[in-house]
Amino acid sequence: MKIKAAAAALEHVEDGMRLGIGTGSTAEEFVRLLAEKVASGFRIEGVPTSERTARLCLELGVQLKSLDELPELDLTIDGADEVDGRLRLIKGGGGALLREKIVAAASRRMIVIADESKVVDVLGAFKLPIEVNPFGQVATRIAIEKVASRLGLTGEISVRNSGDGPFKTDGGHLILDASFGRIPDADALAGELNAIPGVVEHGLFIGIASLAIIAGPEEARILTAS
Ligand SMILES: O=C[C@H](O)[C@H](O)[C@H](O)COP(=O)(O)O
Repeated sequence: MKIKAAAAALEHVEDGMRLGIGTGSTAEEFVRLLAEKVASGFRIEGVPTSERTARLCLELGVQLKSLDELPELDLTIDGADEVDGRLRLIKGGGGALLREKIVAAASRRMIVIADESKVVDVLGAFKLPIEVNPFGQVATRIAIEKVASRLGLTGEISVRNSGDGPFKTDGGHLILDASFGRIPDADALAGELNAIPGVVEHGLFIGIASLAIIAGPEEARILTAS
């Protein structure tokens, strides 16, 4: 299903485009298909959303530029952990949310690629990743808990671990995973999280995606914001 969504997204990529390239297992299927096309003469200028994606692109011969070299992009293709009917997303399961959001925001369009399991009525079953500065992380977590409680959200907020210690993002930050279960007012939560000083970024992508390609066992369908 991931390959199917990736293949459908590739049809939106035109020769010569400046392309943001997402992170995660679905985005990696896209990179593989893109690399085959590039090998046969298709030209794109790619900006990766993580070191992990950059490594795969370089391994497969997809040439990259930095976002500073190409600060305005035509299109970003990326996966998601959850997608709702208004094309609001939870992202950051792989810890790449900060660069993903910066790259998507610098793009004229963002296309999400995902399988049916990612589509939800209400965001929040997937733990919301919140990227925080290591400095004062306990104070930041307490501030997040207060915001959550004001919005009627409960559930554990824990530091993500990578096996041999806290997980570090490409930017050297920590991830707090918030198990809210349901986030009835994702817009309000996003606004409140943005206002907490130690929060670097959060995994709620609101008003960023233009289209989602959702692959099921039979075919891929298109989701637009409703
Ligand atoms: O940080 C990671 C990204 O936001 C991914 O795009 C997201 O976690 C989806 O990944 P996957 O396609 O592996 O489910």
